[in-house]
Amino acid sequence: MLDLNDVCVTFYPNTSNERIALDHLSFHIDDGDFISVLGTNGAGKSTLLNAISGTLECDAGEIILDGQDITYAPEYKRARVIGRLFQDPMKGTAPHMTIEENLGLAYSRGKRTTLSKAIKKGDRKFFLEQLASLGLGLEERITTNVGLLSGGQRQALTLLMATIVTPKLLLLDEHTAALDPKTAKQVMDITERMVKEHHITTLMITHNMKQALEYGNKTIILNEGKIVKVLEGEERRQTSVDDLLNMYDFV
Ligand SMILES: Nc1ncnc2c1ncn2[C@@H]1O[C@H](COP(=O)(O)OP(=O)(O)OP(=O)(O)O)[C@@H](O)[C@H]1O
Repeated sequence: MLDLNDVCVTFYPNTSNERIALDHLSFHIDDGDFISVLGTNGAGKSTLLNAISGTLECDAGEIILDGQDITYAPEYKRARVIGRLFQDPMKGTAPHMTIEENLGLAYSRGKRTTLSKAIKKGDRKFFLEQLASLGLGLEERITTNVGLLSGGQRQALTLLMATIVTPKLLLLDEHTAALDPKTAKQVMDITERMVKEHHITTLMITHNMKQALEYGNKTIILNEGKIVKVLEGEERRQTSVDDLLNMYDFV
């Protein structure tokens, strides 16, 4: 589904500030995999998602998505098939536009359209159903400006926007880290439901080890720009948070 072959990213090469962020990283991701990504600060997790989404260009290597070489595809083209969420709930939505307008834009992703054309008559019913499925009462607030929503409501809406046209790949960059524990759990449960329902291949960065083991089917640990551990199947099921902490001691 997604193949990373020998991907390298170095910041400020050949200077005293040189930082190797991805070091000949190779990895294969199967269709429908939901992978949690762990690693210490500076391990290269965000750089990995930036390289996949096209926010930054790799220095070497290739990225193949669904059989297509996207290594040098511009970010806006990848955004048609790759959904992304960030830690900051303010990212990914237009705060001065209503919930309906934001959903309209997301729904028309990849099509040439103006906003007025983006929301068609039948769409409102669909948006209301989708919002109701989040279980946060947002269907009652479809004409509210998104800037007035709480962080959790906004992340749930951003998730809906990222998946309303099913993406090939969903990239989650600590998307619950800024939320209180109860809201974080709510957003994680919505995430899991959407990913399962639409069979979306997903990569999720987290520093929460419990979350890393609880959600998804694989966990990878990055260190110094390399994948140093892949946990799956029985080994993953038998792994505790303490075991994970010990693995961090190794790296
Ligand atoms: N835009 C940049 N310019 C220079 N160096 C960068 C840049 N982005 C990342 N780096 C460096 O690349 C390395 C990997 O950073 P990255 O942000 O990918 O790590 P991370 O695992 O996501 O860390 P964190 O958990 O702190 O978010 C680090 O050494 C970082 O300082």
